[in-house]
Order: sequence, then C-alpha cells, then structure tokens
Amino acid sequence: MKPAVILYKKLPDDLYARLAEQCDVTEVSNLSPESQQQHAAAFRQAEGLLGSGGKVNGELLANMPNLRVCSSVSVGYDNFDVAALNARHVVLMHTPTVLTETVADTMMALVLSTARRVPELDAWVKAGHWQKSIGPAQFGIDVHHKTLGILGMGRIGMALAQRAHFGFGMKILYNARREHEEAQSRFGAQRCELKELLQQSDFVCISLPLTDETHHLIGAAELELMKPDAVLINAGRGPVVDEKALIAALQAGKLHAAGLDVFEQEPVPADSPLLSLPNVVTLPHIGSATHETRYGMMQDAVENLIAALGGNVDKNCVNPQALK
Ligand SMILES: NC(=O)c1ccc[n+]([C@@H]2O[C@H](COP(=O)([O-])OP(=O)(O)OC[C@H]3O[C@@H](n4cnc5c(N)ncnc54)[C@H](O)[C@@H]3O)[C@@H](O)[C@H]2O)c1
Ligand SMILES: O=C(O)[C@H](O)CO
Repeated sequence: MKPAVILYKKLPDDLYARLAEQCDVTEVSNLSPESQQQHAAAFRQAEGLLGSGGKVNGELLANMPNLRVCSSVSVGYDNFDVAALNARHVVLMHTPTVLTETVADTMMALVLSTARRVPELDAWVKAGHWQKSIGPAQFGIDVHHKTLGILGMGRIGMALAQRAHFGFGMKILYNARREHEEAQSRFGAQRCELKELLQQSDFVCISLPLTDETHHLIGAAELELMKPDAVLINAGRGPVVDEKALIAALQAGKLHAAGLDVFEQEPVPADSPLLSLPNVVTLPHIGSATHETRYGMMQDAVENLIAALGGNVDKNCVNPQALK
C-alpha cells in the first residue's frame, strides 16, 4: 500500500504525478485549523506532509498520529517545532543548495538597488521628473571595492561573498562562531566580532536562520554602530532585525538605506513606515523565486519525501537523529 501524504502546496503536473505514483495524496489548501478539521481523516492517516509556510507544531502533530516525514519546500525551517518532531520521531526534510545561488543573486540585487537607488529613480523617471541633467540629488554610493559584512556565512553567505569579492572587488568580513577556512582562502574573508563588523562594513548583509539566538540580533544598539552611510540588507528572516528599531534608525537618517526581502510580519502591513521611506527597497520574500529554482525546490521536496518515507535520510534531512 502506498503511504498516505498531505500536500499543502500546488505542484506542477509532472511533480504531482511523480508524488502520486509513490504516495496516496490528499491535497489541502493550507494547514489552518479549518483545513485540519475539514480533512480530519486524511490528516489522521497521513505518514507524510509536503508543502511550505504554515506552522508545524505540537497541535498539528496531535492531529497527525501516523506522521513520519515532513518535507518542506524551503531551506529555512523556523516554522517547524523541531523538538516536537524529534519527540515524535518525525523527520524533517528541506531544500538547501538548490536555491543558494538564486538567493545570493537576490541579495546582490538588493545591494546594487539600494546603493544606486534603482527603484526610487525608476519611479522618479516614470513620474516625469527627469526634465534636465541629473545632479547630486540623484547620486548614489559605490558598491565596488567597498566592505561587505556577512551575518550567516553558510551556503548563501558564501555565494554572496563570491559575487561581491570576484564581481565587485569587495572586502569581505563575516561574523561566525568558528573560522571559515574556505571563506578565508577563496575570498580573503576576515572573521570578526559582530561589533567590529557593524562598525566597518559599508553593506551589512544578513543570511541567517531565525533561531532563539538570532531573534532581534540587530536592534537599536547594533544599528547605532553602523556607519551613517551604510546599508542593511536582510534576506534571512524578518525577526532577525528589530523592525521598529530599523524604522527609527532610517527615519533619523542614521543609515544610507535598507534592502529587505523579509519582514517581521509577512505580507508586510500596508501601513508599515518601511513602505513610505524612499531609501528602503522592499521585496515580497522572493529570495529563491525564479521559475527554475522554485521548480528545483519542489522537485527536491518530492524526492526528499519519497526517500525519507523509504527510510533514506542521507540527504537534506534536518534531524536524522529523530529516526533513532
Ligand atoms: N529570503 C529568502 O527567500 C530566503 C531563501 C533561502 C533562505 N533564506 C534564509 O537564509 C537562511 C540561511 O540559508 P543557508 O542555506 O545559507 O543556510 P546555512 O545553514 O548554510 O547558513 C546559515 C549560517 O548561519 C550561521 N549562523 C547561525 N546562527 C548564527 C549566529 N547566531 N551567529 C552567527 N552565525 C550563525 C550558521 O553557522 C551557518 O553558517 C535560511 O535559514 C533562511 O532563513 C531566505
Ligand atoms: O527558506 C527558504 O527557502 C525561503 O525563505 C522560502 O521560504
């Protein structure tokens, strides 16, 4: 008999067919309590769960007594209660690597668009303000040969460092618990304390996961340490930055700009001051959102689920110890 799975994300036809060949699939629109109630029997039976977004916590697990594998279409897994999964011996699969280069491209796009004010000036031209030669009011700041500080020197941080160092001749700083030998040998990257990184970087780029340790890692005191013409980029998770403190720093003119792909609340509320500050570039959490990469993530998530249901957690497993 095929294992029963709950699918809470639309898949392309070919990937759905691949999943359905191996599993008995019940498609639901999301993991809300209403959805769990409506499909109670399917949730109760399911051995697998595949999708993205939504909280997977003790309450959901209580409604899924047969669950063995969660497969997330994402690398970040802060929406999963991993301790609760471990306690129930449920393994969590995710999709690292396939999205790394695309997210680094997004971060570089934020670096360039904040520094050179691309969206702001695009809107300015389209609004008919380009009536004569531009002047200092339209100038930006250089990116090349500046210092880029990375918080989260993992897969995405490394791919960003590669672009910044080889493409733009930038000096790379990073903050990490341990020396990153590859970062040092490939990019001459220097490890430093958070304080030093904030004081010295022209661009502070966040590609950190959200954990208890990283929650509000960047608050008022940290923003105060940054250079007045520095730029903050966040493509990790919104709550790594204290958004109220960031807004206050931007409103007080303490930073050149911010480039944000992630927010404390998503979608970002329409009345957020971030949306009316001209020096803030906002993106709707599109770090990995290209056709190619999103397909690759869904393909990996399907294969991860099939492999893990078959007992194979060699690749892309967050908590292989849960099987023990
Ligand atoms: N914006 C997006 O669409 C998007 C897309 C993909 C990933 N992300 C986010 O980026 C994160 C990183 O992805 P990755 O594939 O590079 O993961 P990764 O695990 O390879 O890298 C994360 C790095 O952060 C480091 N780290 C963790 N806590 C730290 C701390 N307190 N201080 C210093 N360093 C710390 C880890 O040691 C690791 O090197 C994901 O967890 C996710 O939250 C966002
Ligand atoms: O973590 C990830 O993969 C992205 O943020 C999409 O959720």
